[in-house]
Amino acid sequence: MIKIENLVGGYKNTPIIKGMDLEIEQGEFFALLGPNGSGKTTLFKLITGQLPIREGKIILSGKEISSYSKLEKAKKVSVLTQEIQVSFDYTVEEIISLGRYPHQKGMLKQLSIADQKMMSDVMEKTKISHYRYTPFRMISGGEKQRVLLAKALAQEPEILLLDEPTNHLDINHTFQILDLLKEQQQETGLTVLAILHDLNIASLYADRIGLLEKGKLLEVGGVDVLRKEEQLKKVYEVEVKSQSHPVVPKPQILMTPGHVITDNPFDFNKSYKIVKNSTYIHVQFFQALRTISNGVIGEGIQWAKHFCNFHVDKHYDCSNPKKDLQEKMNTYDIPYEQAVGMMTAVNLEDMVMETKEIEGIPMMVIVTAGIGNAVDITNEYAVHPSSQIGTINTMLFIDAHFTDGALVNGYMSATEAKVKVLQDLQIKDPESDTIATGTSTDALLLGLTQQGEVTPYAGSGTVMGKGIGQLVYHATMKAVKKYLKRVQR
Ligand SMILES: Nc1ncnc2c1ncn2[C@@H]1O[C@H](COP(=O)(O)OP(=O)(O)OP(=O)(O)O)[C@@H](O)[C@H]1O
Repeated sequence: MIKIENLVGGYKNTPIIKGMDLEIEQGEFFALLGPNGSGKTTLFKLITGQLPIREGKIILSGKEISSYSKLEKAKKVSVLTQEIQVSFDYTVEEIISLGRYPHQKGMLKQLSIADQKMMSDVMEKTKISHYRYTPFRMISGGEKQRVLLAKALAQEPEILLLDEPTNHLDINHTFQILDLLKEQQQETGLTVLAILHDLNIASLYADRIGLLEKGKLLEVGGVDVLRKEEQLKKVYEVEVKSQSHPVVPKPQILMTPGHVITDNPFDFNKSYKIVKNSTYIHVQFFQALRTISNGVIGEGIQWAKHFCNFHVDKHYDCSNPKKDLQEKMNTYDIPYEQAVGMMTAVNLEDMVMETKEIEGIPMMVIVTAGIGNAVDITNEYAVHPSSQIGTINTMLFIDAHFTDGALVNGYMSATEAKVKVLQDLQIKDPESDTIATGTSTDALLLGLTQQGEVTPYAGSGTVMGKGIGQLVYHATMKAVKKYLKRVQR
């Protein structure tokens, strides 16, 4: 649909675009990314003919762009730029009617019924119908943007060139407009070439992206190109992390501001306080910890300051544990949005807390254990709903800086240590009469201060992994023994 061959062009004596080749297919959503001044707008101006092509070619639907008449081009391409050229006191509807101009026939160029229907449709789609008789100058920046997009769509183009189409729009309208463009692209085969500054929006909506740097395309490809952190850091000169969106398989970019990169060390042993009673255990850190957990609240990899283990009745109806736990935290003024929360029917008096230092790195673990619902995960017996006091809840805090990989490693190390306790104590799954590997509802949390050197591994082949194993093993052994003693009474 759009073919750019060895394109050179720009302003008077300076070529800004310095030899570009690019092909965009019909029906594609292509996002043009790049830092300020990299040449994005210049490329648009070369495509629209506002700037002369010095060398090379731009071909639209097999024909060189220079061979199109103005009217032919207006039927093919419509443009939404940042420069609002509407200075007259037109109403919204009058502005949109300008978009129909290339399609009007005859000398008088009057709006037909079909033109009017098309205008109503685009106003409806862009949610601006209620401004139709309002003067353009009297609407907000975001509303103006939607009106100009409606005008561009009213033109029924095959190609839509958009320069920052979501500038001025709030998140609701940003997503509405982009969803609308996606819909047009998928339903009518509209080709979209959009300049975007928001890399995350580009990742969510574009089929392919082009990364422009100093007038040259550094990279063209699928949105996974945005996972190349080093390249983004170099081009934008910002500390970035590329993560995966939790719902769609697309990268999302997170920026780290300069002021947090400086070290501000704190003493681990003085960085928390613990409240423990028969209702809950609450460990509060004064700094947020990087966490990995399967807690009812705060699951996955997060940052949290509050770590809780709430006591519930052994016949607790667990139909909405998240809500119940939030309510419990509210009762005790614990902010659940900064918390990892677990539940247990184990008597909290039997909590075991242990500390250890591994090569100068302090660790602290808190375990509550019951094994009434012990399960051997490898047997084929059905899992019965838990009816006994039987959960091993582990909270492990380490004064170290783990990568996400090390967090997973550490999680494995702590789990292996728990399994070994059950093995050594010959705790059995009552269904299969085989050695249990855990209970049916175990919870585990690792919290890291992220101080000091980055630790990439924390598995059983590392000193850190062994330290986790030994500490968790020791504390879990003690906690299970306390439980056994209590039930034997
Ligand atoms: N009218 C002009 N005359 C001469 N040079 C210009 C003109 N407009 C822009 N330039 C130069 O061309 C280069 C590319 O500008 P362009 O507007 O294409 O960048 P951009 O990638 O769109 O940037 P931004 O993200 O800031 O909009 C810049 O170095 C700029 O100074």
